[in-house]
Amino acid sequence: MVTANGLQVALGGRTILHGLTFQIPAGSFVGLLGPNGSGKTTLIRTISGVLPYSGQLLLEGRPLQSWPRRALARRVAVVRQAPTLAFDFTVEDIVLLGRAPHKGWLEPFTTTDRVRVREALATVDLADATHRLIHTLSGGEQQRVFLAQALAQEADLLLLDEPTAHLDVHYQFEFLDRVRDLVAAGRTVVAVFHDLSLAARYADRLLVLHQGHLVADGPPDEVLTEDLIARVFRMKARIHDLPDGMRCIHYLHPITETPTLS
Ligand SMILES: Nc1ncnc2c1ncn2[C@@H]1O[C@H](COP(=O)(O)OP(=O)(O)OP(=O)(O)O)[C@@H](O)[C@H]1O
Repeated sequence: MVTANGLQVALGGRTILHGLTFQIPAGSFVGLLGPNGSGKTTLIRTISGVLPYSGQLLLEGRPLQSWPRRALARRVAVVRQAPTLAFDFTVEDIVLLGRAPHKGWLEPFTTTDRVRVREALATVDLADATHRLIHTLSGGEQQRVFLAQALAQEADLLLLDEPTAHLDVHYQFEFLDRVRDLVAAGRTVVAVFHDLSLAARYADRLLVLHQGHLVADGPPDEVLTEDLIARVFRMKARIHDLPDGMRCIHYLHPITETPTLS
């Protein structure tokens, strides 16, 4: 679905992403990992089509720059970190915005749009909040409203930037179970994680960025090693394989010396 070949992004005169080469197959759930400032959000924004880049970046085999804006908005939905809102929108208004790429200029929303909105809100367990003002919801509830907006958009590719950042542990798992259901139904998901265990549990593949370079790409069991956690995340950790087949990362302490990356 997405192919990058030597993808390079510069911001403010500085190269942020250095020649990334990877593929995101349709129907996969890819976890994007890396320390603070490693380039995860920049990569999400680049794939969403809002940042200029050099090198090759293809969506469904076609260069991203050649996609018309509206067509791209029907294919790609983004859930950003804690979006800020300037106006008093209701929850329904926010989710309806996800339907905009499917409408013509000034075309009114229809019953079908409102049904999609209701379904999306039910999926994130917020059907009761439909008519509330968005700023009266908690941070975690707002996060779920923005996932509902992406669901209502019915895009094939969902880009989630730290989707579980504001969620309590119950909703982290429930949210990611729902995302996994979407993948099972054929959507493609790229999600930024800071919780390595959650990433390993939910993603089929992990991409790891470090200082704008792609330093690992593969299945969680191969990528998440004690060595990688030490070199990239500067944490001494032990990985335990549990009897039920799950893996548990036990963090011991931060590593203070400068990491050496091969
Ligand atoms: N508009 C910009 N101009 C200049 N530098 C930028 C700009 N946006 C981001 N950067 C820099 O690019 C680097 C990567 O930022 P990015 O937000 O992609 O990292 P991240 O991996 O998502 O970090 P975090 O985990 O902290 O959210 C950082 O050093 C950041 O300061």
